[in-house]
Order: sequence, then structure tokens, then C-alpha cells
Amino acid sequence: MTLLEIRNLKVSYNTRRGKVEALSGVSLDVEQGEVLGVVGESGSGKSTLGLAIMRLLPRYSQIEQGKIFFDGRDILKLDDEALREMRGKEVSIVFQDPYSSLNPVRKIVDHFIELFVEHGYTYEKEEIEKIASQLLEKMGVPPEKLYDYPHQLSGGQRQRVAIALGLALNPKLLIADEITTALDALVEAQIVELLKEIKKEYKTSIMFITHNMGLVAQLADRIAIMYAGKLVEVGKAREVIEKPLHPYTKALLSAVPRIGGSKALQPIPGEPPDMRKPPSGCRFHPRCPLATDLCVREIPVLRNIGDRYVACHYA
Ligand SMILES: Nc1ncnc2c1ncn2[C@@H]1O[C@H](COP(=O)(O)OP(=O)(O)OP(=O)(O)O)[C@@H](O)[C@H]1O
Repeated sequence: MTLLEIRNLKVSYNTRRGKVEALSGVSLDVEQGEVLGVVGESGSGKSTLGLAIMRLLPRYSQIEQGKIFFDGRDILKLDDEALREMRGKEVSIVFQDPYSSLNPVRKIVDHFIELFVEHGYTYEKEEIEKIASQLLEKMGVPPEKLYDYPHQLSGGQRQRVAIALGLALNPKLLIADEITTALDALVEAQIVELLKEIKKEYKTSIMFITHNMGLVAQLADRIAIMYAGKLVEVGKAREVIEKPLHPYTKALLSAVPRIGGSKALQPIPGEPPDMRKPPSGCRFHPRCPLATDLCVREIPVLRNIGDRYVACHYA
């Protein structure tokens, strides 16, 4: 069953130096209970996608075109009241910086109380404390931390608390936007394990946004690769990793250091494009080892090859 359907989504930002088209016609589905990895370099539009789904884009941005259906409802048509209701209860987002969802001057427990009150629950304080401490325990945070301030927790614990808050109202979809990027490798691995458990126990669909192909390989059922505001490849995680069809996916994969191997990290040659003036034709052509005149001229459509989607003239 499809939970989230994004169709031909175009989002732009008005900046002092001109208009930036951050998403240029993205169509993507998230199925119930699956982990979808959204992978791409910085600036490819991953965060914009997550924010658009939550309807949390800044005022100086526009959704120019497209539709986002969540559980059959058109998110882009919801009023403020319905949006408030949706956030946390249907879809949650966790960011790289846990302070995005934690108030430094409030104890952890108060965040849970506020969340339940905001959503109209009439639980007693003790009931919320019980729910929250159970949830913290599941997330691997000692329940007594409920009465601490965010700064009294480690970085990993803060992120676990942000995840617990995201899950407290049992949403159908959790968007995790670079949630391990600021953490060291050991804590990062633990958070990935935690997400695996969440998927198993709560059956929550997870959109796992990352620039790290290695992480997504451990977690995702399907992968969507983004480049310069467009999807370039979408498919089953294992198939995409074992047999990437788009040259950009290949480049991302060769940038992953192999565990226990001698292969060092290879940065992808060249720079991501300036999104105020994206390259003609295939946006990857200036960095692509296979590019021809056709790639400079013609935009490749995301076409179906087996059960994969690839936007490359030569895939
Ligand atoms: N608030 C903003 N104001 C103006 N431009 C923005 C804003 N946020 C993103 N952009 C631009 O939109 C494009 C997509 O950015 P986005 O943050 O969605 O990409 P990303 O893949 O999530 O990258 P990162 O991992 O660095 O956040 C980039 O060109 C970026 O400069």
C-alpha cells in the first residue's frame, strides 16, 4: 500500500541572488512500512523534499507545481489547523540538529507534555510521564533523563530523544533528515540500529535522508538518488547498490569506503551545479565520464528499466 505519493513536485526559493529551483519535478512514492533512502550530495534538494512533505518550507519559497498525497489526502490543500494535526500524528520529521525540536530551557518531559497537549490529549501528567519514560527506554535513553535539560544529555541521547518525540504520537511516516551526520561513527551506527528496530516494532515508514550511501545500504528497502533537484535513479536498495545504472549512482558508490577494505574515500570529481543556473540537458553532464552531445542537449526522463527507474540516456 502506498502511503505517500509525490507527483511532479517543483519547489523554488527566492534568494537575493535570484530564484533557485530546489526541486524540479520530483515524483516518488513511499510504501507502508518501508524505509526509503533519499541520497544525494549537499544541495541536491533532499531537505527541501522533507520540508515540503511537512509543509514546513520557508515563506520565501514556493511550491510551483505538483501534488503530495499522504494516506489519500492532498497535503498541499490542508489548512493550518489540519496541518498542525497532521504533524507529529501522521508524519514527523527529525533533523540533523536535535535542538530543532528541543527547547534548551525546558526539561525533556515538558516537550512530551507540550506535544500531547498541543494535539488535544487530555492525559494526566503522570500518564504522559509513563508513556515518555517507556519510549525513552525503548530509544535507549535512561528514563531518569526525562527530568534533565537537553544540554545535560549527550549528542546521541539528544537525537534519541528527538526521535522519541517524533514517534510519541505513533505517526505513519518518520522523515529522518541527516540525523546521524553530526554524530561520531559509533553513535551513528547505534542510531541506524535503532531505526531498524523502529521499523520492525512500530511498522513506521521511514524516509531516511542522507548523503551517505554506506548508511543507506544498511537500512533502506528502496533508494532514491537525487542530483540537482531531480531524481536520477530509484530502485530496490540491494539492486541499486549491486548494479547501479546511473553514472552518478556509480560515482556515489565509489565514494563509499569499504568496511575492512583498503579502498579510500574517492570524492566525486567536479562540483554540484549552481542551482540558479542548472546545466542544460542532463544536469550531471558536466561531471559525467560518459557524457555526449545528446546529454548536453536533451533532458533524460526518468524511465523504467525492469523495476528500476533511471534518468540517463545511456542506462
Ligand atoms: N532556505 C533556503 N533559502 C534559499 N535557498 C535554499 C534554502 N534551502 C535550500 N536552498 C537551495 O535549494 C537547493 C536544495 O537545497 P537542500 O537543502 O534541499 O539540499 P540538500 O540535498 O538537503 O542539501 P544539504 O544536505 O546541504 O541540506 C540548494 O541549491 C540550496 O542552496
